[in-house]
Amino acid sequence: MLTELSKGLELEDQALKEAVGGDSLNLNLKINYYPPCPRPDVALGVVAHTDMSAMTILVPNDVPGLQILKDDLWINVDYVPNAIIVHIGDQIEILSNGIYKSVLHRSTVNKDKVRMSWPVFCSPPGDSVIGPLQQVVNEDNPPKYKAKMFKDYAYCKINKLPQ
Ligand SMILES: O=C(O)CCC(=O)C(=O)O
Ligand SMILES: [Fe+2]
Repeated sequence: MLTELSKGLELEDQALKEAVGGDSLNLNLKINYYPPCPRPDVALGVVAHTDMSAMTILVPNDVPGLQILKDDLWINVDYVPNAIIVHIGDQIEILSNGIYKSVLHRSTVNKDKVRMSWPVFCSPPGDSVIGPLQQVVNEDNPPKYKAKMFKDYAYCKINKLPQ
């Protein structure tokens, strides 16, 4: 996937993989458990956010609930048996200088059924410096993001500090 995303930026095949740490990419599995909720009309499972990872690979159970924001509308992500869901995260947005967008998403809850999801966050090592790749910036497209270590980005995101 990173090869194809690199090609989409007209970069060498390995460019994004190397930028996110190559074989040192960190994979963190989180398990989300959303119990049935009597008022799904007023509650959310996870509030709207983007993932701070480079990419997220998510396996849901068969209870739909994930939504993504597209053209200012919340779109339901259908459950497709045996399919995985892949999110672009903040680090790919930064490396591409905003050409790829970190997807804004949230999850709803179900009145009767337990919903579960298993996202794997694929993130650079903490001391990797992530900023717009020099090949995608020029005079007409100046860097839109600061370059900083991933661990500092994560600290600011978790603590809701400006980046
Ligand atoms: O449960 C889901 O489908 C999404 C969960 C999520 O966005 C997250 O854990 O970051
Ligand atoms: Fe997420």
